[in-house]
Amino acid sequence: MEFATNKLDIQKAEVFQVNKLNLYYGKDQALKNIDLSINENEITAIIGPSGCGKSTFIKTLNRMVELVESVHTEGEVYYRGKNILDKKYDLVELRTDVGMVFQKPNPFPKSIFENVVYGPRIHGINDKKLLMEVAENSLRGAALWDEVKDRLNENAYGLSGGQQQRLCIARCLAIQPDVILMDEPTSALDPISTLKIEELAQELKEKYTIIIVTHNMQQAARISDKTAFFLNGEVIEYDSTTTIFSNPSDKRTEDYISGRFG
Ligand SMILES: Nc1ncnc2c1ncn2[C@@H]1O[C@H](COP(=O)(O)OP(=O)(O)OP(=O)(O)O)[C@@H](O)[C@H]1O
Repeated sequence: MEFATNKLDIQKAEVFQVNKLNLYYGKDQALKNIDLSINENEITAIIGPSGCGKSTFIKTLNRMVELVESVHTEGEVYYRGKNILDKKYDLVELRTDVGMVFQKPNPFPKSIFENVVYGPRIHGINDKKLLMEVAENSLRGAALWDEVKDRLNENAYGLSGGQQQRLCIARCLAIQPDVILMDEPTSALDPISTLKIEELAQELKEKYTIIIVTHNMQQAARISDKTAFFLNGEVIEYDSTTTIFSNPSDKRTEDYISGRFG
């Protein structure tokens, strides 16, 4: 019995396991032989120069990458033990479990409240009291509640860029994800809003698993537990963030983090 519990704990710790992943846009290979595992309740940063495959990689983790018709993949991506690249995998379920926040805040042209409850409404929840509860919890989770609680019916476009990004995080939390993918979530934000999102990410990792693409080295160093350095579609080095930034084993990682290229 003890053994079974331990085994469960070990399995629980690994959210994604990527095996020999190759991805092509038509004939062009964008990801090459990626092997990577991502742990629960950690922030994993994906860094690397422009065009090295960072966005492509994280969009593979909820199969959003397949919105591009020419894409085809080889290999396996196990999410909690099941291969999500299996054509029979339920994509609605996957995208509920693995939410995403984009580079540019993209609220809908609706009220703050309707933005947050959009997902639950699509899932058939219409009870006003329940939706209000979801909205409050999600906005609190995204550290936005105090700023918007008196203007929930106002249009989301009236919020600042940083608030809009936290609203998008609240919208993502409202569907109760397990993993949150963040694709350069602060690159369009000012330093103070950036700091708020970074603090928020650190709070959120207590409950969720976060994978963040960033061009900002300090950001990766400040907030992530693990860092993967991508170059030309390959993972050059993947280790604890402390090791990557203080004692990388590959010269190319060192050159990149010290600003010698990229
Ligand atoms: N829709 C697409 N169709 C064809 N090729 C694409 C498409 N999207 C990306 N690519 C190619 O795949 C490679 C990886 O692109 P990707 O956007 O994943 O890189 P990235 O590291 O996220 O770049 P950036 O830091 O500039 O956002 C690039 O060579 C890019 O040109």
